[in-house]
Amino acid sequence: MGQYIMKIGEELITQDAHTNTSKPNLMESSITQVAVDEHPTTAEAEAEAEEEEKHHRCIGDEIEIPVIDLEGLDGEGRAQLVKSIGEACEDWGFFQVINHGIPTSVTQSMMQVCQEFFDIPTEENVKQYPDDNLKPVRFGTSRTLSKDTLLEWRDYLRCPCRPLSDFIDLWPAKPSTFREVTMEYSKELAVLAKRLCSAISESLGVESECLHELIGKHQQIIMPTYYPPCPNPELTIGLCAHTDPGGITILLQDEVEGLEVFKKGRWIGVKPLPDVFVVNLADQIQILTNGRYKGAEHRAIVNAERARISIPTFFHPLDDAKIAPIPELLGGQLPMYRDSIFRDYLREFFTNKSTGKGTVDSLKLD
Ligand SMILES: O=C(O)CCC(=O)C(=O)O
Ligand SMILES: [Fe+2]
Repeated sequence: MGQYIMKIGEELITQDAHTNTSKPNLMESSITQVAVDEHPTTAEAEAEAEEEEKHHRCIGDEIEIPVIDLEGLDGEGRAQLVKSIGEACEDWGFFQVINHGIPTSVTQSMMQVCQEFFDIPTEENVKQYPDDNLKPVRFGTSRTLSKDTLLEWRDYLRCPCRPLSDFIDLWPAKPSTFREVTMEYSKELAVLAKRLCSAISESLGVESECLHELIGKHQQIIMPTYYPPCPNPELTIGLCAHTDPGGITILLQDEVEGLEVFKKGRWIGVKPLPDVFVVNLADQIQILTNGRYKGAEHRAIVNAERARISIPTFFHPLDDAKIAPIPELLGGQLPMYRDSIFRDYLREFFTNKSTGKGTVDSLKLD
């Protein structure tokens, strides 16, 4: 480890993200294996400078990610909550939810079983679940040096879960409770995703079922992720700045800080709170809403002292779904994005290992 480091001058500033100090952008392209690429071309250097300029802008006031209490969602408080969710989607594309209805026992068991999974020696997990794109369940790691591309400082397990019967037998059999616990967790998350999709749809003024039909009820992928402590955290990144390519992501994190969202020119730390889920909108919602709701740019940083576990669950449209702005939402305006088939979008996203908002921007119409 340690061979993948920032270029000189691009080290992370590891000050508290709630101060007014901005951090440099850590797009994948701005991180390099020093021995290979110390001298970018002029065009590259200019593009990087522009990107950095953009990411150095600061605002004066402290800003906090919205925390939304879902307690009254199915009762009288619904209209007000739908409004707050709509504002968070429009303003941030990122919010946290409390009183979400998922029992603490379910989230704690999920965290625990993921911890046990990552306690298994990495070599064993690599052997059991090779990082082969053709395999739906696979383990990725920066702790083997088999790849010559940029390595992020994390391990992850990709676990698709719909339809469950297609995948459950491929999930890890070790720890012995993994399948049972993950199955329970995935069912609870599906319910939460449906409730959120309904509220978000209503906030847009479309049919309550609209976003659930388009993105919520199809593919669901859980990705337990482990960020080991890093001796030089300012020289690496857990997960580069990106937007998620799918529809909506619901993330459970442990009590260690690391997730950051990019907002108004700076990176804001998402402070871990007990019994909370982090919700973020992804690229397909941005397209469907013709840019009204944005896929939020985020990243994960690492630290020297403590390992961190996060468990994002991604909700994706069907692979062959054609995604385009919802006509009712155009309100007389022209579509900002051209249609794309979700499978093609994903291929593009992973081929470019898209940085920031690259892929969604490539669909923009003039
Ligand atoms: O680990 C985190 O907090 C962020 C994970 C994430 O953004 C992702 O896997 O897409
Ligand atoms: Fe993400």
